[in-house]
Amino acid sequence: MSQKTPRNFFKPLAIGAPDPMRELPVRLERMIHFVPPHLDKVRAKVPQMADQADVVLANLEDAIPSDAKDAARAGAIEMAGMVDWQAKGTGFWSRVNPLNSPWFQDDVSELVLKAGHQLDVIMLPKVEGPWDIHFADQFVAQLEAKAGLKRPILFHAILETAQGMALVEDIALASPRMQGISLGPADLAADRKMKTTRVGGGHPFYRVIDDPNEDGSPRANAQQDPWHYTIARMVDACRMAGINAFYGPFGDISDLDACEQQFRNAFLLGCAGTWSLHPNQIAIAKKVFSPDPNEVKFARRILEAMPDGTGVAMLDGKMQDDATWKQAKVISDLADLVAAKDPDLAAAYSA
Ligand SMILES: CC(C)(COP(=O)(O)OP(=O)(O)OC[C@H]1O[C@@H](n2cnc3c(N)ncnc32)[C@H](O)[C@@H]1OP(=O)(O)O)[C@@H](O)C(=O)NCCC(=O)NCCSC(=O)C[C@](C)(O)C(=O)O
Ligand SMILES: [Mg+2]
Repeated sequence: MSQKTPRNFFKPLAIGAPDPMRELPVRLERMIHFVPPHLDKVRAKVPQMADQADVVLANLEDAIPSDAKDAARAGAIEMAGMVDWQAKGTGFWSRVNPLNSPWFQDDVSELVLKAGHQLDVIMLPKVEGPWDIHFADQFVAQLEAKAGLKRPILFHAILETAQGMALVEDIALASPRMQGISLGPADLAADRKMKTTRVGGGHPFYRVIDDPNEDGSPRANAQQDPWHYTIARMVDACRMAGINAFYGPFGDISDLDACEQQFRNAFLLGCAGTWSLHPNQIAIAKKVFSPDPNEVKFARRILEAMPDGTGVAMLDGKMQDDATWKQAKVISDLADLVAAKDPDLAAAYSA
């Protein structure tokens, strides 16, 4: 047997560690805003970021130079104390260095021991399989016990290798600490030997072309989404495990339209949120990952038309039944979550 028994799955992994969560906290996580914590100027803006983003993340991994890893870790711990995260309702996460790096142990132990009360989620990069989650799980449990934490820290894995992709279901199910998974399109592209230098989004060469025209006129063709399979598979793995899927980074900071489209495709396929690398991506994520007011109104009409969620009804010529009731509930529940945080959208949803 390679799995834990059902009873043992939810037992703490260290004496004195908090009980693992059986259900994830219901939180709005439309965007995970990445902050480089070693930069004093950017760190100073953390309270401002906490007002705007649903989640603020102290990034310790890629994009932090190797000679700034200690400064970034110290900056992350400072960030933990800069905001009363729980009172504000903004998530505080950190992306640590990978398990095979010389920084992982210090990253995790300092974060848990010095900032564990504030830290909601540790983001683990380059996760290859469930064994990576199991190792980190045990290590964090020991540290939680030492720090006297009452609330368990959750894990978020990044899908960045072909092996991680092949084992995404096992990763999603590896521990009750699993909160979600994000796509890491740059590392994943490199590991798969995809021929692109872009971080997410489409590619001008990845297209579908119409059949030849009889008159020899130019054939219509259109760009396709090279991430469709990956995102859809990640969503299935996550939702099977009762956790959330997230898009990830969109690297062309200057192309706001393409960023919005990539985020929207991920939203429609089931993702709960995305990353923002630059302040201008926060507003895009907010727009895309908050349901459209007209969709919300229609969803609520479906719920009203079938109060007990069964039967069949017609709305504007469209058939509604038990299944569309569930679709409507997804949108309506998300709208409630958004409305609780955003008075403008609350007004738009109830108008
Ligand atoms: C892209 C960069 C260099 C452009 O930074 P910039 O300074 O050139 O941009 P700017 O437009 O000139 O900045 C305007 C203002 O915004 C500020 N600013 C700018 N960014 C932020 C930020 N994030 N948070 C808060 N403030 C920010 C910046 O400091 C400036 O402030 P100022 O007007 O007062 O001077 C910068 O935005 C940045 O460092 N972003 C984070 C990058 C990052 O975390 N990358 C790693 C995640 S993606 C990844 O790892 C891949 C993955 C998953 O692993 C895989 O696919 O494999
Ligand atoms: Mg990466």
